[in-house]
Amino acid sequence: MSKHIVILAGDGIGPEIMAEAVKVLDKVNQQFNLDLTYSHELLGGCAIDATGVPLPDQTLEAAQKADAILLGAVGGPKWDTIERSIRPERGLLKIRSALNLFANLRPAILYPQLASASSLKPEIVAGLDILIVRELTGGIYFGQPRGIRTLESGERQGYNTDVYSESEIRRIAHVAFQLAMQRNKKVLSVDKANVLEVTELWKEIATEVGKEYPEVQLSHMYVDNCAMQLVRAPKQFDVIFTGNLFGDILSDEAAMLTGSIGMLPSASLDENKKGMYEPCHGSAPDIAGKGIANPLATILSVAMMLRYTFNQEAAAKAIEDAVGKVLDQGLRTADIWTEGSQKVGTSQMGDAVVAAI
Ligand SMILES: NC(=O)C1=CN([C@@H]2O[C@H](COP(=O)(O)OP(=O)(O)OC[C@H]3O[C@@H](n4cnc5c(N)ncnc54)[C@H](O)[C@@H]3O)[C@@H](O)[C@H]2O)C=CC1
Ligand SMILES: CC(C)CC(=O)C(=O)O
Ligand SMILES: [Mg+2]
Repeated sequence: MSKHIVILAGDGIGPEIMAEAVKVLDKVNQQFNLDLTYSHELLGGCAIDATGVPLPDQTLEAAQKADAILLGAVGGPKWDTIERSIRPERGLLKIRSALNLFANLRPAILYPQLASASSLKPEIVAGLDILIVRELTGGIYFGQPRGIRTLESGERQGYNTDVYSESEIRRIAHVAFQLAMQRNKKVLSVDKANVLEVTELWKEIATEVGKEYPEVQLSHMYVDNCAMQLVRAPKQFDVIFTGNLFGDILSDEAAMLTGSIGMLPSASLDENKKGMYEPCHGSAPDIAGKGIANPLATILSVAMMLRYTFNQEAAAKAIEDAVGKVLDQGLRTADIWTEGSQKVGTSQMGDAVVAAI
């Protein structure tokens, strides 16, 4: 029976990178007889322009019915000053929450060909393979109350609430430990338990769940130290398990270890492995429309979709191998370009991956 994918290209470089991901999807769909169908819907700034809201009902309904969702990126300066509750990023948070996509997997893997593109010394990053497991539907991005209020003094005050319940921590902890069992059996739980009660509970529940996985070595680290260790000695880590805000920040930092944020894919999964797949980066307004964005994070997100939602390991692997082959050929978008390699644009990179599958 055919499976359906809803495609949300979004804003900025979103449509540019998505065009390349769809080329790759077309190729594997045909080559591996996957019987995948897809349709396009609006999310983010483009949806605001067309309908007045960042997540139209039609998009949400289509996403709910779909087997998987592929997203580009949303947001941009055009929508940064509109009423906060209907900004593009709120549409993204809303779809994550509505679909219960609580488990965000962000693998930071260094392709050996890109060791010299990393901002760190090659020996620090060679062989890097980290998986960040970020809680995605709770924490300070969703906590109430939130807002900007005016105090009696007339001064304005911004406030947010960081909140996690035991059950929210427990279910994502199980995801982290189960994934660690398939990897190097190490989980690092990242918190700020020396200051924040919400992460004191995080640490406590991580420890409790860890007892159910005696083969997995659990350790704990404060987030400030983790940020430092990621650039000092990143290969000490296997699975990094953390909340929504810390995971957002640490994954951008980890992206640079792999050469560029344009290399980092992600999967956001619910309890049943239905997922939304997207690059970790944003809509990159500074390079949008120039045809220079790196489409590989989105293409690698397609591979994650085939692996996690559709159980099509061979097709997923074919995409990942094809990315390796184009890097072997010396093709590089501007963000990963180094002396001696061949600079290509977004669509040339996509075409090269398709040709290598
Ligand atoms: N998942 C999403 O849709 C996300 C959306 N955003 C939104 O995106 C907009 C821009 O946010 P920024 O903080 O600038 O983050 P960003 O990730 O869009 O860009 C940060 C830097 O990385 C570069 N970059 C990002 N993706 C790239 C790619 N594929 N190839 C080459 N270079 C790439 C950009 O040119 C920029 O210099 C904002 O409106 C933000 O809210 C930000 C993060 C995630
Ligand atoms: C709107 C933001 C929460 C998106 C983001 O930065 C991310 O998920 O990495
Ligand atoms: Mg982010």
